[in-house]
Amino acid sequence: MSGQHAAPEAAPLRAPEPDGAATGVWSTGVRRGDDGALSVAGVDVREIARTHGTPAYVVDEADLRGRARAFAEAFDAAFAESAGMAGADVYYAGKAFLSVAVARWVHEEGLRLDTSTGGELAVALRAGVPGEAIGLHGNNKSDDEIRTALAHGVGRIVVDSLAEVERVATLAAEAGTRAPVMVRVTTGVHAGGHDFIATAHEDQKFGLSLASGAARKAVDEILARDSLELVGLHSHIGSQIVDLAGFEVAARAVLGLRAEIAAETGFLAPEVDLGGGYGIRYTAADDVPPAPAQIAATLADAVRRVCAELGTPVPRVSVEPGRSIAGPAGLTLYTVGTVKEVALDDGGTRTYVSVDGGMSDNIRTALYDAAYTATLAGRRPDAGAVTARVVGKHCESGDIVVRDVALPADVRAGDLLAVPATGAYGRSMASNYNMVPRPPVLAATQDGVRVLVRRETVEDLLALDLG
Ligand SMILES: Cc1ncc(COP(=O)(O)O)c(C=O)c1O
Ligand SMILES: N[C@@H](CCCC[NH3+])C(=O)O
Repeated sequence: MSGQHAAPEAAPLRAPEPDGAATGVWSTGVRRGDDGALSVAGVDVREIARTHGTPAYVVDEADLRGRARAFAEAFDAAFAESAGMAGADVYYAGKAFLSVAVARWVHEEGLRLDTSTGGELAVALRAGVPGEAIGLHGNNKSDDEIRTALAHGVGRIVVDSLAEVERVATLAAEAGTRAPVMVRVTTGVHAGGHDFIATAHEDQKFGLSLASGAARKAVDEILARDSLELVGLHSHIGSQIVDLAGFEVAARAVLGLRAEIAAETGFLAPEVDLGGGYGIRYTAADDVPPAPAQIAATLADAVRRVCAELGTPVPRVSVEPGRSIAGPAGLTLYTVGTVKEVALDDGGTRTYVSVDGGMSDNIRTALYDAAYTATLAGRRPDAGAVTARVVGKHCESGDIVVRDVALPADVRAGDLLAVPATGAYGRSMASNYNMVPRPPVLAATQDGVRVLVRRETVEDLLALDLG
């Protein structure tokens, strides 16, 4: 169409990768049939929409399990004692997306669970994940959250402030127990896809600064408390990171602190957690991220090298991937409501395609200017492509799901659209803005579709309102 804005994201539209490449934008179980309709794990998305309605998050269970397993296997191999290492644990970061079923899946695949609130902890426990396989994070844990964690014997509480060292020590003493704690160290490494999701530079709320001495002070205070057991040091540098160099820099910083503590106090922290943050592909324009085996090998190599330089034994290592396990496994299915052509100042036009969800089910575009792509999911197109903007139904002009994407010019009301790579930080960051009930989370498997989290209803929302 002449005058159409040729936006940079026009290229990302691509058919699902039929080879099911694990690094693809779509989950490995997505295919496009001869009639143009997508299926997930063999289930036609038109059938999913008919049965469960839209918008809906669809999780490809085999894909998510496969990614979890790949992390477990890669870290087991790279950190094996036979490789001169001291073992590794992979904690799935539940903030990416957590439900009882997902907690069970990842645990069955050999992962532990990283939680950051009492709510996430409750889901992990409901799933039957043993307390010792759960970690509790959070920069402002409540006394209740700490008490619950202690009561269930969580494997580690990651302390985030000096005040919290005191608080956990007191609550553990009251409970007559010894709390296993890690210190979250702010290494000064700045990494991540967006300033809001970088977490280890100095001027932000997380962790205890290495540079200022706060991290060291926390360690000394923990070592002085009978009710606390220091199980390790923790570093998380940010999210949506594809260049592994930042992890190596952070590992060096944390391992240096560990060696310094050992030299000065005689205490060698048994474990170092290098956090999560591995990036994924949201559009075909994104770099292909490193696979779990490459991540594990790079981290193992860095830990081995730095420890050799420092003359300290290697620690047990843990990591906390969230997005890289849940993100690519999920897609969001929407139905188009209206299509509108809007004149632009430069004489061109833009096609606004409104869907039945929006920023309440995917806040990432509005919050981080995140790039997504979308495709016509229920039929074959009958026209060439136009550059479209997929928007939601909320009262906000920033309510954009996909900023620029090539969609067929005949896109119309009733069409199904699928947005890939929404498995992480979609449902988990969803809201009820404009009193919109949150979509369900559906698991697609070869045996069909199972509802993991049911659709909210207006009645659910009204039930909260006591009038
Ligand atoms: C402490 C911690 N661990 C793990 C994660 C998971 O990060 P991601 O989903 O990017 O792997 C986060 C979020 O960035 C985090 O804050
Ligand atoms: N929620 C963010 C990432 C933050 C990760 C948690 N520290 C995202 O959607 O990208």
